[in-house]
Order: sequence, then structure tokens, then C-alpha cells
Amino acid sequence: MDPLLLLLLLHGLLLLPLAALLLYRHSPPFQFLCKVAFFNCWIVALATLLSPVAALRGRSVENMRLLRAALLPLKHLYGIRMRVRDSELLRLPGPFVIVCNHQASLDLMGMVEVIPERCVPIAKRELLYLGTVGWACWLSGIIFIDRCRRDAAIEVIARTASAMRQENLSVWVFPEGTRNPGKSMLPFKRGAFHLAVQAQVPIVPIVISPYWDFFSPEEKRFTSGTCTIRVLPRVETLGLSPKDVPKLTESVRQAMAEALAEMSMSDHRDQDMEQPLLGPGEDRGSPQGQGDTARSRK
Ligand SMILES: CCCCCCCCCCCCCCCCC(=O)SCCNC(=O)CCNC(=O)[C@H](O)C(C)(C)COP(=O)(O)OP(=O)(O)OC[C@H]1O[C@@H](n2cnc3c(N)ncnc32)[C@H](O)[C@@H]1OP(=O)(O)O
Ligand SMILES: CCCCCCCC/C=C\CCCCCCCC(=O)OC[C@@H](O)COP(=O)(O)O
Repeated sequence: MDPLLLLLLLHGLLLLPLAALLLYRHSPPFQFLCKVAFFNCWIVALATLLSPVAALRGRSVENMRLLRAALLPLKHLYGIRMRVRDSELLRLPGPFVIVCNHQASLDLMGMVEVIPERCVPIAKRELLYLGTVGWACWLSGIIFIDRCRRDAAIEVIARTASAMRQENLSVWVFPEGTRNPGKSMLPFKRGAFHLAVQAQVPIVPIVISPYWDFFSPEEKRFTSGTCTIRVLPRVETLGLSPKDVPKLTESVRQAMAEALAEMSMSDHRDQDMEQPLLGPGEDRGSPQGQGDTARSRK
């Protein structure tokens, strides 16, 4: 090969990472793309690394600890400060159903921040087909439902209700049933509420504050920021029957919508953030008071 051509090629190869770095620092959409890609790659990589370890135990909710440990570092990499309010409301003697709003895949970061021991999420069946990610989810005892086949989903929920009592298992459900980047919550699906009524266990609502200050897929913006997770008082279902489910669903949704509206306002007033390890974050002023409610899970 012509030595001059080789030299030019080498220079090009050296300049490429530099150009990418400059683009990353100065182009928010490029930074957004890189951060989203890194998020997915992290999950695939950790699932690939940890699935064999999880497989030694077989399918078990105990593997949720591994899943949690795999996802907990993400908040530091992204400079997202997690504040958990009223986490003591999750300390209940028996199993329960957690219902939480669902904005984006980023919710996984909030979920692992507060998810109690022996608690598994309900997920769409499609996740099962994501290679090692599906395998890791299955090994962690995640419950899969086919959203297109209501009867089959209802059957899975009925089986889950008996498992909850027999195995002291709590369940995490995103009752909106799909990701919702909008500012208010979607109408709730009723599966989580039927599940709680069938198992006769309490419902614990959890609200994750809106991400719009630091994450917006529409605007291709992903900076550092603060996320507040609020646990609401449990709602008992003892003595309730299926006919009570519509009312129960609406009252829980109402309580969560009120909390979300309140958190949207206070989050705008109280900004503070962690320095991201993945390069530049937001330069919206200096961190303010971190709030006396700031608390992280042990
Ligand atoms: C090991 C290391 C690993 C490291 C790697 C890490 C990997 C990380 C990956 C982590 C993955 C985390 C997973 C998170 C995934 C999040 C999701 O996937 S969210 C999407 C899935 N969730 C849901 O869909 C929510 C649950 N869905 C429902 O509750 C639905 O109700 C439904 C059961 C699917 C039915 O849906 P639909 O028919 O559209 O809706 P409804 O309006 O609710 O119901 C209609 C009708 O049916 C009645 N009904 C509903 N459920 C029941 C029931 N269980 N029993 C009886 N009847 C039921 C309901 O009452 C309505 O009838 P009505 O007469 O109008 O009342
Ligand atoms: C052999 C196949 C190889 C496949 C390689 C797969 C690459 C996968 C890349 C990344 C995996 C990341 C998985 C993150 C899981 C996020 C959970 C989540 O948020 O699910 C969305 C679901 O709640 C609602 O879905 P919809 O909004 O209805 O949609």
C-alpha cells in the first residue's frame, strides 16, 4: 500500500474518536443517541455476564438481587440523582402489589432504587425474545404477559395471585401497560388491581417524577438531573371482590395523578444533580439544597 495513503488512513483513524468526542460534547442529539445506546448496551452486557451466574441458582426471585446490582450503577454513570421519599411505606410484613407510572425504559433505574426483596415485575412477553436480556429476565423470575391475549394474561395473573401468598412474593406492575412520555398518566389497565384483590394483599402506589428536565426523546435531550421517587400510603384490598376493581383502580390512579402533579411542580423549583461519569451534563446553575427528604436505599 502507498505509504502516504497509509499515513492518511492512520490520521483518519486517530481523528475519528476525537471528532466523536467533540460531537458528543457539543451536540445534544448525538449525546442523546450515545447515552441511549450505552443504556441498552449496558443492559445487554450485564445480562450476558450475569445470566450464567444467575443460571447456577435456576429461575428464582433471588436473582432479582443480581438484576438490581446490575442496574444500580447506571444513575452514577448518567449523573442522575435519585431521591426517595417515604420509602418506609414499603416495609410491610406480607406481600403486596406495587403500581408505578411508566415513562420510559429509564424507569428501570428508579425501580431498582426502591424495589423490595422478593418482588418481581410483570413485563411484556416481547422482552423474553431479547436474547440474553430475555434469559436474565426469565432467570430473575420476571412474570411475562402477552398483552394481545387478554385471556392468557388473566390466567397468568390468577396464577401469580396464588404464588404471591404461597411464596411471599410481591409484584411490581406498570398499570399504564406501556411507556408514556406524556405529562399525565394513561388510563390504568386493571390487571394489577385484580391481582391484588385475588391475592387479598395491599397495593402500594409509587410515583416517579417526570424526566422532562433531563430526558426528552422528542427533543433528543439527555443531561444529568434529579429524579424523585415517592411511595404513597398502601391501599388495603382485604374483603374487596372483583366488582370493586373499577373503583379501586380509579381511586389509586387519582392518588398517583395528584402526587405526580405535585411532584412536577416541586421538581421545577428544586433542582440538584450529580456529576455524570459519562461526560458533560446540564449546566443549569449550581446544585441547590439537597432537600431533607433525600434518602437512598441501603
Ligand atoms: C440477572 C442479571 C440481569 C441484568 C440485566 C437486566 C435486565 C433488565 C430488564 C428489566 C426488565 C424490567 C421489566 C419492566 C417491563 C415493563 C413492561 O413490560 S410494562 C408492559 C406490561 N405490563 C402491563 O401490561 C400491565 C399489566 N396489564 C394489565 O393489567 C392488563 O389489564 C391485561 C391483563 C394485559 C389486559 O389488558 P386489556 O384487555 O387491554 O385491559 P383492561 O382494560 O385492564 O381489561 C379489560 C377487561 O378485562 C378485565 N380484567 C383485566 N385483568 C383481569 C384479571 N386479572 N382478572 C379478571 N379480569 C381482568 C378488566 O376488569 C376489564 O373488564 P371490565 O369488565 O371492563 O372491568
Ligand atoms: C437474539 C436476539 C438479540 C437481541 C438483542 C437485543 C438488544 C436489546 C437492547 C436492549 C435491551 C434493553 C431492554 C430494556 C427493557 C426495558 C423495559 C421497558 O421499559 O419495556 C417497555 C415496556 O414496558 C413497554 O413497552 P412499550 O412501550 O409498549 O413498547
